[in-house]
Amino acid sequence: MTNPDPSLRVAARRFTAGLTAWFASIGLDPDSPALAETPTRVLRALGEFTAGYRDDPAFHLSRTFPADHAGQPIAVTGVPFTSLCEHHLLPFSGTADIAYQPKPGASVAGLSKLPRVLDVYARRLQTQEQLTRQVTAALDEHLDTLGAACIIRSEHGCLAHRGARKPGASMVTASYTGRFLTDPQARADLHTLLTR
Ligand SMILES: Nc1nc2c(ncn2[C@@H]2O[C@H](COP(=O)(O)OP(=O)(O)OP(=O)(O)O)[C@@H](O)[C@H]2O)c(=O)[nH]1
Ligand SMILES: [Zn+2]
Repeated sequence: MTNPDPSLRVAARRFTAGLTAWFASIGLDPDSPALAETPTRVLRALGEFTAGYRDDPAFHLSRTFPADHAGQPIAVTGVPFTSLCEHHLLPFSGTADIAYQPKPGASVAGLSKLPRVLDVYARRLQTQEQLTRQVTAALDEHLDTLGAACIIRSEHGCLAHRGARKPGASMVTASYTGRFLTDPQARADLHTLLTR
């Protein structure tokens, strides 16, 4: 497939040259049927993992509607995601609990929009801390909230399969804003809701 963007075409050519040189350096034949298309496939896969740079949470959260609520927390839990660590370009994947508390009477976002916002940021090169914080920042920026929360548990490929090699170990991160940050009781009530 021809890439229309000249700078992407140059990057793709250089990427292919680099990967080809590396294959050769470890004694592999870059032109073998097994590997000839591999640089293109890798680039395509990286394109999928970084599709979030071409997306914007504002787009997903601009569509809100009135709902009969009293300003209590709204959460979606166990949302699966996969991201790519910015240090090793290896995947980390797990689940996120995402919540926000709308101001009483404020319009709310559709249920699917919280996972969509997660994916806008997960499909970028990430650290888990940054991903967690970006989700709550987006909810606060684009919705009328009293606070937001995001708790992520994931397994990192770079920790599981190389380096320290600790498969099964999880990283857990949390970001709280607004009353979930300042009011311990609100945070405790939220945790009760999330674990129901
Ligand atoms: N805090 C944090 N660390 C991460 C994340 N993803 C990967 N890392 C860590 O980033 C660190 C990079 O450390 P370096 O010493 O620069 O790289 P390295 O030599 O490959 O490190 P090892 O993984 O210990 O072999 C490692 O400790 C990884 O476990 C993340 O989302 N958050
Ligand atoms: Zn890593």
